[in-house]
Amino acid sequence: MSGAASVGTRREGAVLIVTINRPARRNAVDREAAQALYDAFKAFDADDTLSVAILSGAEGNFCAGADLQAVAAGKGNPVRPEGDMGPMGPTRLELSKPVIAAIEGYAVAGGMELALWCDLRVVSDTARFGIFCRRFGVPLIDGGTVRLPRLIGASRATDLILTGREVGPDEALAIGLANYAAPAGKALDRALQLANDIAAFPQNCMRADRLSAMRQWSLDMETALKAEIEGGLEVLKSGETLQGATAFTKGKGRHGAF
Ligand SMILES: C/C=C/C(=O)SCCNC(=O)CCNC(=O)[C@H](O)C(C)(C)COP(=O)(O)OP(=O)(O)OC[C@H]1O[C@@H](n2cnc3c(N)ncnc32)[C@H](O)[C@@H]1OP(=O)(O)O
Repeated sequence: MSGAASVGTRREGAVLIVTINRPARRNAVDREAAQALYDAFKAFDADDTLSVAILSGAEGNFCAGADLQAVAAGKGNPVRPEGDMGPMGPTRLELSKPVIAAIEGYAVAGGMELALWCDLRVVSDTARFGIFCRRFGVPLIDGGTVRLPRLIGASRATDLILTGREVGPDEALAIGLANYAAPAGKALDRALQLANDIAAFPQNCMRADRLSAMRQWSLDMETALKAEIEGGLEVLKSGETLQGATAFTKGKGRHGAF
């Protein structure tokens, strides 16, 4: 592991693993950790040798949200409406590449918002989500009220936001809050497998489709369809499509061209 003590980074081929490392506080994120998370994902996006990132937490928990001990001491995470840094760090960054959350244990409050910011969520048997900050008067300011209804629908999101109740892995999978299941202790392994599969695809095409899918949330239909074809044209121009189609005609497998 390299990087600041509260956040570690490790490479595995084209995959970057980012780990929140404050286990004594259930990986709650203070100012330093928020900055380190933001810096790690900015660097990931700028590094052409990396294709997919994984966000995880040390020692059996994903993240217990913002560091409430720091908040109580008047040293809470900066809250700035402008710019692309959220109080938890990267939650307002629009990356050009996907991030997968590998979730063991608690992913609550701001920790749940970090998970919602990720493209996909792998949950182990121990995973627990919840808007636990409901109890402490801390608002959702890392995208939770925006992303949760879009991911699981308004009715379910309203329930979770109003009640702050705990959600286990079975329910998370059933309502689309999580995408993949893993046995306890194996979320990172499953996320790594998934990341390697995604990293093996033609990258221009995958990134263009991902970005178009993400952006349609905020666009009207006509603008979204125009943006989709503009992004697709760039992929066609890159030569990736011709390379893939040629590989197909030569009987190569789905990853054969790359
Ligand atoms: C925009 C973002 C907003 C926010 O995120 S606001 C923060 C909201 N966070 C929460 O509401 C979660 C608060 N934490 C909890 O509810 C519980 O913890 C857990 C359910 C996550 C875990 O429970 P258990 O496994 O029983 O552990 P434990 O004994 O409560 O905690 C172990 C140590 O971790 C510290 N800790 C846990 N969460 C936080 C936190 N969010 N900020 C600072 N410290 C935290 C505790 O205080 C304690 O520490 P010690 O061992 O010194 O007593």
